[in-house]
Amino acid sequence: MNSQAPVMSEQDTPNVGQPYTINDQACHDLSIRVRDLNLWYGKNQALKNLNIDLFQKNVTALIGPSGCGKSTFLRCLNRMNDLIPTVHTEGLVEMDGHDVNAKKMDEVALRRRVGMVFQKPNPFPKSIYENVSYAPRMHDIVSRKADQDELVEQALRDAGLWNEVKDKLQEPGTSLSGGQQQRLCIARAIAVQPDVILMDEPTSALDPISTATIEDLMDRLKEKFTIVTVTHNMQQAARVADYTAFFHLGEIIEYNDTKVMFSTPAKKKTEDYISGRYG
Ligand SMILES: Nc1ncnc2c1ncn2[C@@H]1O[C@H](COP(=O)(O)OP(=O)(O)OP(=O)(O)O)[C@@H](O)[C@H]1O
Repeated sequence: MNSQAPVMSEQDTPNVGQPYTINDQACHDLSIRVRDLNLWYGKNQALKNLNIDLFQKNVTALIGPSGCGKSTFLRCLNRMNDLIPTVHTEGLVEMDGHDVNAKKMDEVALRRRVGMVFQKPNPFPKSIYENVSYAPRMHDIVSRKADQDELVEQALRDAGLWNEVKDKLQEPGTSLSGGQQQRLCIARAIAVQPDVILMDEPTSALDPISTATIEDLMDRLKEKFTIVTVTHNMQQAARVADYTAFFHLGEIIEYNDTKVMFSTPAKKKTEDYISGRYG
């Protein structure tokens, strides 16, 4: 967590009054820049004029009541919404200065740079080793067996799973406990050396001990990766996130340093939500 509390800034905003950036550039580099993002499922508008800057090597939590657009927004960052035929998107999503929706953007390359971890652990029906080594082989990151072994070990170490699985790498990923399976999915995501990891409620299917393990892991992973996570758990956002964005009915109501948002929310709606008055 940053010791300096950043100041909300509305400079340069095309939509004055909508907070989206934090005047914290001296501390952090920009990873993802979103401007005037709108998304419709058919005629139903799910995201409304979103503007937000997400910072490198930080954890940003997306919070808000059910159906407010958190997962939809997350999927805009790796173009997973493209897989839904009724979706229509307008606006800009830039990653390290590149428009992710540009025609020349290679979707496979994008998904290599932006890994994703889902609510329910979903290892492939393959060995623990194969779960981690498959994507790096597909992306030609490694080919020699010795390099694969090294990469698998490193990813499993980074995911905090190596000591638990090093003697059973050929056993099925599905033989692990739920919490271990989720860490295997994290190892699989980081094995291709992404810049960003998207997590959609990564602990909601896990017990409290496995949840705490993943939260500790997020704290370590942010040394290497930018993490954007959706959570319904307010305490989790307060524990793991450097920054938090509060969504409501498809809009970003407030975005700030997590400590600042949780101690002195600027908007009444945010205060009501984080104090459990609705949602
Ligand atoms: N595949 C889809 N087709 C049509 N509408 C969808 C689809 N996915 C989501 N929606 C709609 O978009 C809106 C935002 O949904 P989304 O799942 O992004 O919200 P959320 O904040 O992640 O919700 P939750 O916290 O319950 O997961 C909702 O009205 C939802 O019904």
